[in-house]
Amino acid sequence: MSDIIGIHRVTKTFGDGKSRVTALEDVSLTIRDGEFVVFLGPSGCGKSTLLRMIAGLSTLSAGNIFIDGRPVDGRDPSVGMVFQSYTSFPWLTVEDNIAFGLNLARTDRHTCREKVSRILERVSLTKFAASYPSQLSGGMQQRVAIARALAMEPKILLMDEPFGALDALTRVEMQTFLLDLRSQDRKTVVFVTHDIDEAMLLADRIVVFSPHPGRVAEIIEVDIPHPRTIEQTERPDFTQLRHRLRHLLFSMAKSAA
Ligand SMILES: Nc1ncnc2c1ncn2[C@@H]1O[C@H](COP(=O)(O)OP(=O)(O)OP(=O)(O)O)[C@@H](O)[C@H]1O
Repeated sequence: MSDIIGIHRVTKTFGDGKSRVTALEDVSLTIRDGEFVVFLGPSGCGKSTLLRMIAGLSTLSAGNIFIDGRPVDGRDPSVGMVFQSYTSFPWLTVEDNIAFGLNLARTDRHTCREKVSRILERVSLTKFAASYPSQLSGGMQQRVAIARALAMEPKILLMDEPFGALDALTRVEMQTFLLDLRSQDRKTVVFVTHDIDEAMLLADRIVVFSPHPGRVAEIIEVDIPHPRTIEQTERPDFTQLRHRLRHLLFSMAKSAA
């Protein structure tokens, strides 16, 4: 697998003087094409900040980020983003939400309609094409957000705690949905969470961040074969990994206290 995202010695500070916060310090990391990487860590360790910098939504204080060998310089059409909050336009139907970016990119009507109907099928929302987001459950609204991102055919999908606002059952359903979706096309995904089980279920590699300032504490390969299911999380290898990650996060919290 070739490298698709290169993060070299990245530091990010916010504010000046006494209010200066170093969100990330000297972070380096390489993400391979087709890899599913999860950023895991306690609140405030800079996971979202790093994701936003990869997306070109936030500037770097020092260091470089490359996508496909090119330095990130603003929004890149090869990068799609899904956030925790439901980001669909409430005044547009599901299909118009999905078509929104395609229309902005002046995609012709026939291609647009074809793409939207294919994506609606992929996210199992064909029956809800004419519904408005407020008529859908939280999980369905997040599927609309994912569909909107997928419509632009990004090479990289950045997901910032996309299931963080969902109830436990819907969250598991969405994790399974994302695993299925990803088995169809091996897009590069960078996914932020503070949920250990979510990280283990989804990731090829887990990057554990430590806080104040945010640094890479450890990078863990998840060697558990695909297809993964929620039932597998009771397996001994999952249990062992869960213990290791818990220990790592708790020891960081203790030393920060
Ligand atoms: N726009 C901003 N202005 C000032 N400080 C900020 C800004 N954005 C983030 N920070 C600070 O940078 C640090 C890292 O924040 P960030 O949101 O990236 O962490 P996180 O690991 O994603 O946390 P969470 O899981 O709670 O979202 C925090 O101390 C936060 O207060």
